[in-house]
Amino acid sequence: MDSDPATRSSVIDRTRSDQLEVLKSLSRTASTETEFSTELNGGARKSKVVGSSPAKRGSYHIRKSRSTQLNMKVDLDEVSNAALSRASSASLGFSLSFTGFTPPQGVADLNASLSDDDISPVGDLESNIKRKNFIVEPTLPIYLKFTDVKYKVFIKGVTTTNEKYILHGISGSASPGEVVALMGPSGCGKTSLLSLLGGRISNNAVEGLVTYNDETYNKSLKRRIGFVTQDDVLFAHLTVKETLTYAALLLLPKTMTKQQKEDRAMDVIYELGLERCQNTMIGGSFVRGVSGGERKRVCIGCEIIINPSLLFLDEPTSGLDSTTALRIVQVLHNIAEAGKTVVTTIHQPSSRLFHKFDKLILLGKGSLLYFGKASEAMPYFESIGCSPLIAMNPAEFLLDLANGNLTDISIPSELHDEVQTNDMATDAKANKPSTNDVHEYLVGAYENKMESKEKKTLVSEDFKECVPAQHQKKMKREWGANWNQQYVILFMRGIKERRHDYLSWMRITQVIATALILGLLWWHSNTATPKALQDQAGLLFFIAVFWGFFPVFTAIFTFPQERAMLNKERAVDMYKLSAYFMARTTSDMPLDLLLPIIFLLIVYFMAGLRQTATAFFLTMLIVFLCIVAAQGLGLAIGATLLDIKKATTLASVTVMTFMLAGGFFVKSVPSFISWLRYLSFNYHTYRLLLKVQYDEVPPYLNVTDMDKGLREVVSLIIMVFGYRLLAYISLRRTNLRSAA
Ligand SMILES: Nc1ncnc2c1ncn2[C@@H]1O[C@H](COP(=O)(O)OP(=O)(O)OP(=O)(O)O)[C@@H](O)[C@H]1O
Repeated sequence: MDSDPATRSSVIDRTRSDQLEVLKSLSRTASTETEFSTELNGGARKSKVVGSSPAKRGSYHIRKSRSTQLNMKVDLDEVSNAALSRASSASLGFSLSFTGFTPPQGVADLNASLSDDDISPVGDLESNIKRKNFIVEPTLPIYLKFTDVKYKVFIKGVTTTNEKYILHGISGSASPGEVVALMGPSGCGKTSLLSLLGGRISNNAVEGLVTYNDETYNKSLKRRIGFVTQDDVLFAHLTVKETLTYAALLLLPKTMTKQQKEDRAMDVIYELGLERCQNTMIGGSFVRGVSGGERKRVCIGCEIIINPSLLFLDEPTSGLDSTTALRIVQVLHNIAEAGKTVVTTIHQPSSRLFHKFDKLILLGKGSLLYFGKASEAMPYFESIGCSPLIAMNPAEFLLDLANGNLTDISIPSELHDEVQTNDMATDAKANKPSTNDVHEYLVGAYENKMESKEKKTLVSEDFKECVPAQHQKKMKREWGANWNQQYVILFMRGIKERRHDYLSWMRITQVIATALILGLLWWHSNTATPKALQDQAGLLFFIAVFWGFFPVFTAIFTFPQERAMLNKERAVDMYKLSAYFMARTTSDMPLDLLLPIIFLLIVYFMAGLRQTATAFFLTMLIVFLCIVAAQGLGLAIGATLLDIKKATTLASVTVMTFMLAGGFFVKSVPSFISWLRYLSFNYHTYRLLLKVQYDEVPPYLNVTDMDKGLREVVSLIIMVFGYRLLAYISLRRTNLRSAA
């Protein structure tokens, strides 16, 4: 295939145009640097065309990676700093103008800033540091091979469960240096196949073999595989820079210093052209943030920050304009050129985009319609009698075919004959094959013409040979930071992400308004008469209910809302679940404890509660304890159900039960249900608040067995830890289930 002159000339044409782009981007730099860079790119590209056998292809990629690394070393040793920033980055195809990530005006500005005449030594030094090509750092080259992959889902009915195959025996491969596009109509199984290849689905519903350098998926690969999901999973309130810095701090190896990790985050920002929005919030449904294209680039940045050997992307260009899409694909191209393997699903690429892909997997209804070089797809379909009758974007043509739509496409003679036979039999006049006929014809044609050949090639390819010896031993699973560091990083991230929620004027106003209303209603209450004291006890009960109710309904959202993020980050072993859990539960505390202070400062003095410092601070401590216990319950409900609707329903029933069992509304509770009050944090808090206000709680308040309050304190402390333990166990169970 590789020796085909047409292909060779098309690739060489592409090589030339790429060289031209490099030349353009280097137009302002010294001519010696231009020669150096063009030779590098051109040399590499030409050898790519010549390599024909898989082994040769493999050794080419290694050679290419090695030569890249070697050249980097030579650069470092021999080239001056100023030249390095331009020559090495541009020669390896990573200059911003090459990746095309800055708008035309920006490119011009950037090039101008890089011109020898204009740049100051400081600026040059800065750009030299920030624009380091971390992607060319050596990584394990990964050869991905998949043979006869099938995937079925179980569709549950009321009484029965049916199996449905989503993928019907897909075979193919992807090598380092290649960008493989996965195309097909919506619902044809692209995401399923990508998830399966990325090790995200591994259960008994999967059949066939997926290997990485001839070995099946193992946990050591987690850190070598980047997976950009279709939905952008990011924290809305973090800025671009914060998002990438936290990812770098958690993911990069312990051998790197904090400064080096932060520098890497900046390298990614510059690599993806995000410098202009680095301090902008990501944003989400309720907060305006970066644009869709920028958000997608941040997602890609979070994955490439670890310099993965194998990168999967699910529709990285969906919803973007063609120029932004082209920029993203150009980055993927650059990543592949550094010796990585890139597999991406793509919906409807423009023809410019289509020509950027090395290989193409075309799916239709879960079956393989084509696997091979993207440049050979059109000749292949022509050879089976399907070609466009008008000038058409190849991607559009292929998607029409995969959809079974033959408008403006020539009908192959076999299908034509079949239609006529059917028409005669049924006396119909449709004169057009049905989508099913087209699908079956294409699947059959691929099986007859290509599949056996491709399968033979896959079997004969021995990728191990092509992997450098030092990479062949299995990598140990390793964490980027130790437990304490993970805890501190996640704690800080939690505070940053939620500072807006907690310090939002809505919440503060809500608490202040409630406190003022309570203060006015109980204005200078006293304990002179039993009736007045009962009134005041009512306020204490309300405080116990309010600060039990409020935290539960804040905490139940914690884990359901972060579920997608947790799954994504745990899939790459970003941190230990225990570190996340501890950080997540404690990072809420400082902010959660600020509001009750404001509340009590208002209510306590307006209502004229016991005017001693001890009583005030003890009241505050009791409210804190109640809040932390109530949060635990919210976390446990959220972590167990992981569904906001279900969690809210269960929480409202539970909180209402606890409130009723709190001892204020019902005085004589039947004995068979009276145990319920011991589970209620409202009950314990109310009793403690009474104890603080009135050393001897009067009998008409119906509070019996009240000693020094130790029992209530111990009960609340048990709840603080018990509910959290329950939440952790639930989360671990769910996490293990989703990892299985
Ligand atoms: N767990 C599941 N249960 C039932 N059906 C499923 C399940 N997962 C996937 N499917 C079905 O399998 C088919 C393929 O889904 P998949 O998400 O892989 O398609 P896709 O090609 O990525 O689609 P799109 O381009 O629209 O994202 C769809 O019809 C989908 O409804």
